[in-house]
Amino acid sequence: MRRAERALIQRIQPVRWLLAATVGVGLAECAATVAQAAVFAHVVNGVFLGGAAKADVAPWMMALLAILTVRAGASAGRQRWAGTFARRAKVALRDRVVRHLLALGPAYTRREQAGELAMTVTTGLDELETYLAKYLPQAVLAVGIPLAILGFIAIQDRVSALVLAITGPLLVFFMILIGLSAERITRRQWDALCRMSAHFLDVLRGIVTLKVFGRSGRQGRVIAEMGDQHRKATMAALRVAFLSALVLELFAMLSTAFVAVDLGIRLASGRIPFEMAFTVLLLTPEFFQPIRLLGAQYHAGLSGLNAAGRIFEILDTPIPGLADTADGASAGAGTAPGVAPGIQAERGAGMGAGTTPATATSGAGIRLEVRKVFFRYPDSQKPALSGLSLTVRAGEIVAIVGPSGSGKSTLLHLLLGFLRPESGDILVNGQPLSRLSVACWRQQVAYVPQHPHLFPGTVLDNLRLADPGMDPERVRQAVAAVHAEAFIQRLPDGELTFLGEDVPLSGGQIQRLAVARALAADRPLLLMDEPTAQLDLETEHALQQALDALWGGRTAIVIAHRLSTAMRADRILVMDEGRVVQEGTHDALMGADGLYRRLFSAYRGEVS
Ligand SMILES: Nc1ncnc2c1ncn2[C@@H]1O[C@H](COP(=O)(O)OP(=O)(O)OP(=O)(O)O)[C@@H](O)[C@H]1O
Repeated sequence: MRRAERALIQRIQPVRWLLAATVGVGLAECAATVAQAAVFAHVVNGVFLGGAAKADVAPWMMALLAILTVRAGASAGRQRWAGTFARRAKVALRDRVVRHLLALGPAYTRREQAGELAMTVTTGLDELETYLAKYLPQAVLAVGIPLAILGFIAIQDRVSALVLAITGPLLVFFMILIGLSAERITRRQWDALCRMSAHFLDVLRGIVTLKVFGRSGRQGRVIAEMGDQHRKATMAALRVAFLSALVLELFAMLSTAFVAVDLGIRLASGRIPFEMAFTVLLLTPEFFQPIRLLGAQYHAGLSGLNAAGRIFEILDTPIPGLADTADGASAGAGTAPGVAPGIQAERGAGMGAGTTPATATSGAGIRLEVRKVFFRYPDSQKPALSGLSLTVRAGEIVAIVGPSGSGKSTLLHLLLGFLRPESGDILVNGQPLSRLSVACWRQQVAYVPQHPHLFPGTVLDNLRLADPGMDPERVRQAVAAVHAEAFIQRLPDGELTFLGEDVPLSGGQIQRLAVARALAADRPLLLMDEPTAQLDLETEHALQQALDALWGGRTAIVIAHRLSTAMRADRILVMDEGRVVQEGTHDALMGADGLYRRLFSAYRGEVS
């Protein structure tokens, strides 16, 4: 059994009973097959050789009818159970892998190719369903049924049993030989498909850049080449599938013929009774049938098994941030609008060992303390944060400035729980962040990323993302604060306009909606990665005023690429090389000869 297969069986533990039931029904079907052969041979023997009367064979015919009914019922039941088993296992695995991907968060998904992940979770799992429904139960039955039939034949006729005991394993040996090369080829086929999907998605995302630089034609050719590689791999897989079917059929046929000839010779010389010979002859094809079927299903399920390998790779990836199992389940639900929250760390809601229930905040707001935090990205030599320490008081608006790569976004990702410090502590109102339920913690935070994302849904759905039942007045205030009413009204259906793949909004309008969404969420901590980067000066000014008015008493950390944003903060922290190198108000920092003044001078030089 392969590694992916072993892992698969372990991970589908809750639905393993359905697999056992499928196999059980399959074995019952086998018993009916044996009984059918024996009864049929008895009837033929009685009618044609024994001269039995109608009345003598009538009970046997009834028995035969009953056996046929049982066999047909068992066959239908086996397929039904197998389908149910595969569907439930697939749904459970998809649920787990999607949850795990969400828990892995941006630190993982940004590293991987989105197209490949999407392929694995959609097509890959569908292929796995085929493997689970058709191949896996058949793999067990291909051992159980031939052994059971062999045992029965051995009781009847040792010579035929010996022939089957030699040819059966030979058939399996051929199957394994062909299977090994099929596995290699199918893996190549699956990899080619994933590469093509991932590349296609990348090209679609970067279509504007590719067109501007005149490279879209070249990328079209690359996709065509990838398509051709996939076609070649598919043809090779099909060739192996046909070859293996041919070899298995031929070998099973020859073995059956061999048994038949031997039975015929012995029958002619009177060394075996007719009834026994006929029973063995009827059962011989049934002996090979499960192995032949296994060979036929093998190719159908291999792609699914390849996808399973990738799925387990994802499931085995440790979560880089705080453990989170309640992302969708609890986040957003249950936070009553406007209620000043206290963070109740919940046992079992994604908390690590040693977590304790803790009230981390009170209505007084959120105080944050970052103590000597070190963090290094995997595969990176240089730490992104090296001994970062800072404090943000409850209700304070702090701006973080610093050169590109100084660790500002990394800090926000640590505060959001997407990453975990290598060493050092992050305290929320004195409680270590690592000991709080991450789902509860995220209910306290509103976040505006550097490149906000609008989800498929109406404008209103996007504004009420934190709580679909949000008070309409709160949404209206948030929209007014970012001066977004006018452009929303101009949309075809106003706030009910559906935003699909092709969002009919400018970068600045998307940013305004993202800020409004954060304001409407009404959470005690606001994290923003330069919210005004794409706003015109008038809207930026209005937004700053709105923030002052609406955000009174809330804690906010704002990464400021524009120094005009920094100037309005209560305090400015200047980061460089993963730590805070200066802090103070704008005037105090301008008075000192340091990085802030240099950044400010460069900024003034840029804008003048
Ligand atoms: N996913 C990642 N994997 C490896 N290294 C990373 C990753 N993300 C960021 N880094 C590195 O960590 C350091 C800090 O990056 P970070 O994005 O936090 O900087 P920043 O101050 O936000 O930059 P910017 O202002 O350009 O957005 C940089 O050296 C960056 O190259």
